[in-house]
Amino acid sequence: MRDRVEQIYDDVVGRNPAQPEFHQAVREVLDSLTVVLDRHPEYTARKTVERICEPERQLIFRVPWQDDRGEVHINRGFRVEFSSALGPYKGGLRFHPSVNLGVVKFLGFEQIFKNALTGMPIGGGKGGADFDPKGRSDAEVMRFCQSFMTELYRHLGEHTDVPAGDVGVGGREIGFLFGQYKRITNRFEAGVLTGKGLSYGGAQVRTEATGYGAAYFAAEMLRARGSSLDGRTVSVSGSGNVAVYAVEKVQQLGGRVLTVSDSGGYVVDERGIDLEVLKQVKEVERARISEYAERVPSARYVAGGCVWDVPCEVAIPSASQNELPEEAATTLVRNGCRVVVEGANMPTTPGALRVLREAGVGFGPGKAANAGGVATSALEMQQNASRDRWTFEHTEARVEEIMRAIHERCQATSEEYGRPGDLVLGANVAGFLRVAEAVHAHGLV
Ligand SMILES: NC(=O)C1=CN([C@@H]2O[C@H](COP(=O)(O)OP(=O)(O)OC[C@H]3O[C@@H](n4cnc5c(N)ncnc54)[C@H](O)[C@@H]3O)[C@@H](O)[C@H]2O)C=CC1
Ligand SMILES: O=C(O)CCC(=O)C(=O)O
Repeated sequence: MRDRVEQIYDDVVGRNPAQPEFHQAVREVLDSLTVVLDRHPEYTARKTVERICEPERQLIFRVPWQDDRGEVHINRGFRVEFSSALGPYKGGLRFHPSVNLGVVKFLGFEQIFKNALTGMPIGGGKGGADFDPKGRSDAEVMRFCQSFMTELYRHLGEHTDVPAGDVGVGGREIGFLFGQYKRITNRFEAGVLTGKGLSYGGAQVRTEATGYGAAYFAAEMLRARGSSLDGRTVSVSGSGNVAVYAVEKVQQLGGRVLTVSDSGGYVVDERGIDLEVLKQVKEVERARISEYAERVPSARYVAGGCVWDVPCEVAIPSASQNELPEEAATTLVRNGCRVVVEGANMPTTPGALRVLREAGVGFGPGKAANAGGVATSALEMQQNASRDRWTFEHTEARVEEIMRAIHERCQATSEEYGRPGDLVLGANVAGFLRVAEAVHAHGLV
């Protein structure tokens, strides 16, 4: 089946030129699927893999808006509705200047399998815009969100497509997007977006869920190795939504988090990151991470440095794709890192993954390890549908249980397919099998 897989990959590259991130995401999944196609010839006959690699719908649209000085800007918006095999398209929106169709497709493709792993009834999609919210006023961000939604709303619906946040899209942006959707449609359709504020249909723990989930996943991986987070040194990259709450939960579980970062550099604090200062700097003031080091005497800021140079036992990359390259993996291994857990989507390059595998470092792929966010979004949809509200404690217990189940499913699948402990294979195969079954059930659509 290797030849068949190579042929599918070549076709994907040929049909989607100049989309390197999408190719990378597809390559990783296809590499895991050879063993599945060997066992299930029907997937080859029915072109199941080829169908899953082709998005159901790809939307690109103009987003015009005016800044505070009256200057007109034109951005480009995207929504890739990748797969509705398991439920409405579900996945976040990213506002960042690097966003293009290939980036959105890589994220949407990953989302299909991630969402399948949660066991919840959600399909896969992703969207965003090449808009840079950095340095923009609240009023500018609001005008941008309103213009973005003025086009996107016609494609959304609680049973159709349900976006949420991602890089550059948090509670503030979701509020503006929801307000505009409500205004245009004249419907209070709470389930059309997740990550909403608690006052208008948001779920407890959604803000914390991705980071908490990654920490729970790390704890499960360590438990499978007869260890725990208690007393472990941990490096986290990024300082956004995922990073902040990964730090919080790791600390609650007894780990000492040494680092956080942003695109300008990293902070190392051997006494353990001060969460209160971190939240003040990043969530309240939206300032650079260098500010943290200005305020905490035990911290040092390294401008332009690589966060993975800091020795740690557990690494949780939580910033962006391909932020952990091969050289960084080599450094982590040399410094005794035992487990890498992806809080971000595809932060580890293929070369880095090879180095970690060869060194026997435990590796938790993003589509499993960061699924806590989207799983909680599904819990938000569930509460919206039944007009219910759950407590923080109840919701958090559900998230922990879901993360344990995902780890267990990935582990069991890796064993069933002859590569025990290979959670990349386990996640890809378990996610694929669930989607493939539904794809068949629906006939040729
Ligand atoms: N927010 C969510 O619920 C989920 C997010 N993710 C993924 O987690 C990652 C982070 O997302 P969020 O925390 O939501 O975004 P965010 O916008 O809250 O934060 C992103 C952070 O990464 C930093 N960053 C960006 N590029 C960097 C670089 N090259 N080096 C170091 N830091 C850099 C930014 O300064 C910022 O602090 C992304 O890969 C995203 O797709 C995955 C699952 C769910
Ligand atoms: O909560 C969601 O719907 C999406 C989260 C997301 O974008 C992701 O898992 O990468």
